[in-house]
Amino acid sequence: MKAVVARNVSYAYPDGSRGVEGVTIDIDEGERVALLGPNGGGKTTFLLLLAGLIKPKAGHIEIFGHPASDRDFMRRNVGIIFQNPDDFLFNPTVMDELLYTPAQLDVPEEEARKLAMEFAEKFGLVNVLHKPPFRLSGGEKKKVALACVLMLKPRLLLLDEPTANVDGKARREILRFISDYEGTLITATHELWLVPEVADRVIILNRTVMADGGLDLLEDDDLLERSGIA
Ligand SMILES: Nc1ncnc2c1ncn2[C@@H]1O[C@H](COP(=O)(O)OP(=O)(O)OP(=O)(O)O)[C@@H](O)[C@H]1O
Repeated sequence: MKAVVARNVSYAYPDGSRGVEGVTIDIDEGERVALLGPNGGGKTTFLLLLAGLIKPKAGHIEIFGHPASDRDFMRRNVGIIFQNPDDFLFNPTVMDELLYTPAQLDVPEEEARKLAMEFAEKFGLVNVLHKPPFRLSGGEKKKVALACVLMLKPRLLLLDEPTANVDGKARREILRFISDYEGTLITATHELWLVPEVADRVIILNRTVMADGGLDLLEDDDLLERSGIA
C-alpha cells in the first residue's frame, strides 16, 4: 500500500514565493522518511500539502489512495506536528487540549478522558494538566502536541522539526515517542544528526527533489553542499 503518492506537485504562496516545484515522491506504508533541506527549501510547505492543509497549484497528492483534499479521511488518518507548537495549542488548559481532538472525532467523552489520562501519564504531563499551554516550556509544548496527535493513532505522522528548541531530557523523550510510533513517518528537518534517529530513507528537498535514497546520502558532501544543507 502506498502511504503517499505525490505527482509533479507545485505550490506558490499568494505573494509569489515559491514553495515547491514539480515534486514527485512515492512513500510506502510503514516507511520512515526524513525530508532534509535548507531553511526555506520547502519542507514545511510540502508537509502542509501532504496534510491537505493547502492545495497544490499543480499536480496531485494521494494519501493511502485518498485525495489529500478528502478532509474527513485526512482528519482520521493523518497527524501533523507544526514546527512552532504555539500554532497548534489554543485550548485554555493542557487537559482541554488533550480532550479537544477526540471530541472533534466524536470519541465518547468517557473514552476521551481515559485516553487523555493515559497519554498524560505516558508523556509525563500529569503535573501540568491544569496549566494553560502558553505557560509551558518549549519541550512540554512539543510533548503536548505529540500526545494530542499520537492518541489518535494516525496511519501517517508528519513532523516538522520535532526537536527544534528542545534539549536534554525532553528531547530524549520526544525521540523515544517517535521511535515507538509504528505507522508511516515523515520528519522534516535541516539537522543532519536527527536523520538517522527518525528515518532510514532520506529525501533532499530544495524546492524540488534533489536526491532520494538511503542514509548514505548523508555522507555525500558534494550533494549536501549543492543542496544548501552543509
Ligand atoms: N505563508 C507564506 N507566505 C509567503 N511565503 C511563504 C509562506 N510560507 C513559506 N513561504 C516561502 O516559501 C518558501 C519555502 O518555505 P518553507 O517554510 O516551506 O521552507 P522550509 O524548508 O520549511 O524552511 P525552514 O527550514 O526554514 O522551516 C520560502 O521561500 C518561504 O519564504
